[in-house]
Amino acid sequence: MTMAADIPLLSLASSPEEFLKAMSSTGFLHLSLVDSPVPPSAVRKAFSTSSVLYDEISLEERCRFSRDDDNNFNGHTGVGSTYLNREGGQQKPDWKEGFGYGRFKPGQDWDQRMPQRLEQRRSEMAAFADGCYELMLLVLDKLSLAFNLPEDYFRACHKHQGANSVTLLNYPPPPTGYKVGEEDIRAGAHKDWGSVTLLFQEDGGQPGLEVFLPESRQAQNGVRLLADVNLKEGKWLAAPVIPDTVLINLGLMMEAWTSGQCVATLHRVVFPPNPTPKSRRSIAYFGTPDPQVELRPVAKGGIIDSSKAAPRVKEFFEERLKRAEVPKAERKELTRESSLVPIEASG
Ligand SMILES: O=C(O)CCC(=O)C(=O)O
Ligand SMILES: [Fe+2]
Repeated sequence: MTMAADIPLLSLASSPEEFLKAMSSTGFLHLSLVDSPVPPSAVRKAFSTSSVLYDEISLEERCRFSRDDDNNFNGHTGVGSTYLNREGGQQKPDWKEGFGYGRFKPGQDWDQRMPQRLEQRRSEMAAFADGCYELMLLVLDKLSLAFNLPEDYFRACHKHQGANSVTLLNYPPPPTGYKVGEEDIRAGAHKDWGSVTLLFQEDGGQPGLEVFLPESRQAQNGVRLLADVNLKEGKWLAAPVIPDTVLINLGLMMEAWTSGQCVATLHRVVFPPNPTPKSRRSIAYFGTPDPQVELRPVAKGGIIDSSKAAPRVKEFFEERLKRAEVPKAERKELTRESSLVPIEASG
């Protein structure tokens, strides 16, 4: 199919080989949403929910639904609470807010507590998560076929829908009069952790997502973010926003699972060169295999390496979280609209 810069544009009619080619080179692809389980109209509705959350509900109220207080890791994370590139020495926290929803324990329902205005949209939000889950499974089927595995090989390891989640992302503009410096970043360079991520960019919204294209790459299969990447050798590619498509990329678990053949690509979100007083919005769907799945490396030809013990998803996730989580006491989380002020670099 056609190319948009270095990120190919595919559809669900594209072949498994085309999916694998994209996922083992750039590690990102644009997928047409026409005739998919997440039609463009569903994405527009999801962005309108995001607008209710971030434009009509106050920051103070959003903060009352903190991820820290939710058993399932759903809920709000404020500007200043995360450093996505902590391992790379990120000095200032991500200038980003998120609201995660959709996770629940096996055998239970999604019963997350939400602000009243979102409560009114609960079924619509659930329908969006359902569509994303279906779409992710279709992408996994393509990868299974590309590896000459049974078509449902990866799908069958994603039976528990509650392991996956939607995150409504909001990147507020920099404070008035504040000059964005080199250390300021909306989302620090990172790789996603799970299997498949769907990343919806807002039609006509602010760009800012950049994908790192290294000059060369060594297969790796661990939890480390920057183990195989030398940021001095390669280039950052600005991902274009293409209407009615979703960006698809893979996380570290998929890289480990495919013996490094599929790549979890480093990406980040930067401020525009001339910041406008508008927020940037995006929506991510983070796919994660079932917690007990063993990430036994598979290779092309359908060969599964059972010679060594493979980490389980649960262990992999916990190890990753340990490296990323910032203790609450160390966070510079902004919890009041009036405190959206520049954040000092940590010393
Ligand atoms: O907002 C975006 O476009 C990227 C977000 C992202 O990479 C993430 O949340 O993992
Ligand atoms: Fe990401």
